[in-house]
Amino acid sequence: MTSFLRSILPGSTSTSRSNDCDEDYSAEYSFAMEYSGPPLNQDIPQVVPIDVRRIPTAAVEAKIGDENSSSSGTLGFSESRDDSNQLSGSSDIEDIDDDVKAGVDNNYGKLTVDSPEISSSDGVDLEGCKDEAEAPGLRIRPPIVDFHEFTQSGITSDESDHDPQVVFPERPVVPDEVKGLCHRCNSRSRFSDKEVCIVCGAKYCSKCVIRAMGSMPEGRKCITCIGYRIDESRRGSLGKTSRLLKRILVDEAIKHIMKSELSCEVNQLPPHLVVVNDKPLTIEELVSLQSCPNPPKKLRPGRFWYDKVSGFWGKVGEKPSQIITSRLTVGYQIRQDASNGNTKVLINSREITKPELRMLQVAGIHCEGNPYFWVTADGSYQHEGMNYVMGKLWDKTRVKVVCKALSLPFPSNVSNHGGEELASNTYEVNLKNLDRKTINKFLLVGGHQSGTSTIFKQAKVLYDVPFSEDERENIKFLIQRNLYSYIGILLEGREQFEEDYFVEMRRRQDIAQHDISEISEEVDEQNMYSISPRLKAFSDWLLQVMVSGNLEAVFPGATQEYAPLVEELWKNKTFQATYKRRNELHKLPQMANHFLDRAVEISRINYEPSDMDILYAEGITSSNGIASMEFSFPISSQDTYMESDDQSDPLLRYQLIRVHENSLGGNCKWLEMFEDVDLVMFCVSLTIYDEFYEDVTGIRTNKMMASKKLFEKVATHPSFAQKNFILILNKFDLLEEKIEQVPLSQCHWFQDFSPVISLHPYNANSNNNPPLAQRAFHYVAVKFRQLFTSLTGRKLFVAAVTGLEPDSVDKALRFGREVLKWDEEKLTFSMNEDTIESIEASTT
Ligand SMILES: Nc1nc2c(ncn2[C@@H]2O[C@H](COP(=O)(O)OP(=O)(O)OP(=O)(O)O)[C@@H](O)[C@H]2O)c(=O)[nH]1
Ligand SMILES: [Mg+2]
Repeated sequence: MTSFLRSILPGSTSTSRSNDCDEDYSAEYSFAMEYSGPPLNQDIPQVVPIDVRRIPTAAVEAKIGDENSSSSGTLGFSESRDDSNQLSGSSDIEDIDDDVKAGVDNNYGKLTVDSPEISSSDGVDLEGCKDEAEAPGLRIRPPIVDFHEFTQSGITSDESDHDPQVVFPERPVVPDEVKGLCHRCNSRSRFSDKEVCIVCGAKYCSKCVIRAMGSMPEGRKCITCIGYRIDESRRGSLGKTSRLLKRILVDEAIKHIMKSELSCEVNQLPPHLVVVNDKPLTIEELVSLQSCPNPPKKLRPGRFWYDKVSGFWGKVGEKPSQIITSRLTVGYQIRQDASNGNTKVLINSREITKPELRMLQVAGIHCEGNPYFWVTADGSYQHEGMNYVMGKLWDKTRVKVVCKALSLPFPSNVSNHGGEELASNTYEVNLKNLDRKTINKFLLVGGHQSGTSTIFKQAKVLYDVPFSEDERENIKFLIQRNLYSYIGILLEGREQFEEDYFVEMRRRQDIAQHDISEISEEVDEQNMYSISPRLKAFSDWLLQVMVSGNLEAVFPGATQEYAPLVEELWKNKTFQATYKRRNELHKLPQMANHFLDRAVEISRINYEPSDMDILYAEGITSSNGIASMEFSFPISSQDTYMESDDQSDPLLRYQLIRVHENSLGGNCKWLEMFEDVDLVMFCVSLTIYDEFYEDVTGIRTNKMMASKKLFEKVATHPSFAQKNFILILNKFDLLEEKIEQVPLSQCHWFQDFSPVISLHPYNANSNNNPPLAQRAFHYVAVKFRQLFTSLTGRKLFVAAVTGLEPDSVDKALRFGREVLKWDEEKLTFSMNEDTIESIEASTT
């Protein structure tokens, strides 16, 4: 074997192996070694590219041999092989020639060129061809083509609008009769990797793939499929290498194969299969579409709608998926029902969908009276027929957030709003777009105070997604406003402590039967909770503002004005005495300490929140309840489930969308806008089992029961009928404290939780007797899981999380990724209870 071949075939040796499939790969490549014709494209061995449109495809392999033999005369598998299945070159070729003839005889198609002469000395390994030819339903047939003269750019000169001709022939897909069977050697291994032909779908094991596919000049195709169009359902996998190839070839060779797969002409999208506004595209239109500054991503055959004015682009019957360059001359007029909208609101003559309507509402655009809008590429909108621009959609920050969350397109910076077009005559595929992977979407939703915003912010910090200037500014104001509410709670507490003090003194006084006047003097002297009139005035004012619910209206505007008072308050002994007793103030959230400790600094006008401050702040933004971020998982040692291939793939992108309960609308009707998410993460706080809220009619409801109700609504929402669900049981740290004081059975749904607690110190923390919080968590998880299964018939995944701990959130989100991966691979992964239990255990 040449050193070159050694370099591209990792671990290849010349040791012969026992069976047919175990042969050294060098045999497969020997034809390349002995080839001495014109230089091949790249450094790797390959079949010489030929114009497959000019010859019957069945003879492609033979043609390869033909051309090569004219240069060297020795092309072929020259190494002697003790392969009993090896067909002699001549008999193979005869077989195929017969097939071609049969194809012609049977009138399979119109053939306008003759088969090239095939010499019996052509030693190309046609074993694959033989297999293919003999496979049921796979008789090789000549292409249904006329052979035109092709221009340099690869476009036929007489291609016309009305002639949606099949330029490259199609080939029937191999029926996947027996799963896991290698198409060539018939060896069966259900779970071992296989390489799939992008044309016929035949699968090959690692031992057969090189023989069956040769040097892959058009990517991963059986040799007999070269020159045929790819199976469109496999377009998404073009250019994406596989584990199997990574195992058997070196990087350079893989790169070359992937590049050919993406860029060779026969693999390009057939224009007439792309229908825009009811009109099949011509090749020129497809070129102009794909080479415009902002082309449709991952364009596949299908029916699309295109709004030429705004640049909105989408699949027929669906909401817009992208904003492409406007004013392209493709397709007819857009139809009103193009996106199947039912809102009675029109944008550029198209009835918009509900998510779009929601986006307009968030943008503050009034949609009462079913208006017709005219929206241009730069986002300027106006009522149809009126010469007055009301504003610009894309300038509103809120719109960007909402678009992300509702999976609506938002113009990218690179898009050309003016609609200018770059002239291009090349039929080049935008490799970058083809290479881009889809985003996996996680929807994070939960009841009040469940911790969704904490988890969302934690994810931002974890995955290095910076908080934008706007977010920082918003959160800064939020923190400052919250600070005043915490101070208000302390001041209210101070009043209470002062009152308690008087009551206590009076009680003692009564007991001692002392003179009243004497006592009050004594009390005044000793009451450490009394404050100066100046601070008392501030306290009264603040409490009044809080009671009237106007805190938001006053702060952060008044922050600067009151900052000196906060400083004064902090130095005040009375206030400090109250602060020491803050644990008795139940209204004060636990997180308040984080800010109160630095109250003076935070109340200053030039305060800049740190990431920790942002994490601990209550809320994400002060405005709407939808937040969205995109991220990738960095490689992590905690990544216990994933294979190394996936860990290092930076293209795997995820989107985390957090929605507040308040934004879901009555009966969670807005949930339907998230129908395209891949995973729903429902968040429940583990600490609410003994907490109640009172509605306006005075009816008390247990918060856990309220969460359960919300969970039922989300789980049974029609938009999520087939979605994966993870239950995030959050605030595990707080449960550990609380469960020791308050029994879980405070919530009547958990009445039958009665763990036997071992008092023996040795047993207390053993595996057989896990801590109480752990058992409570498992119990709650089982309750929700049973509920979910009874409602949906599906499995619920559960994770215990402490939102304030980065590792915990990281694990939960990686668990989400893993759930999606299981789903994707459709493994027959019957997760038994033990498996789930162990996952839960590892997430706690
Ligand atoms: N100790 C502890 N506190 C948490 C945890 N998760 C969230 N919190 C706190 O619980 C409070 C509520 O959390 P949020 O993230 O604001 O909850 P939410 O889902 O956004 O709910 P709303 O505040 O109603 O919007 C905040 O004060 C958080 O800091 C946790 O795991 N442990
Ligand atoms: Mg919150």
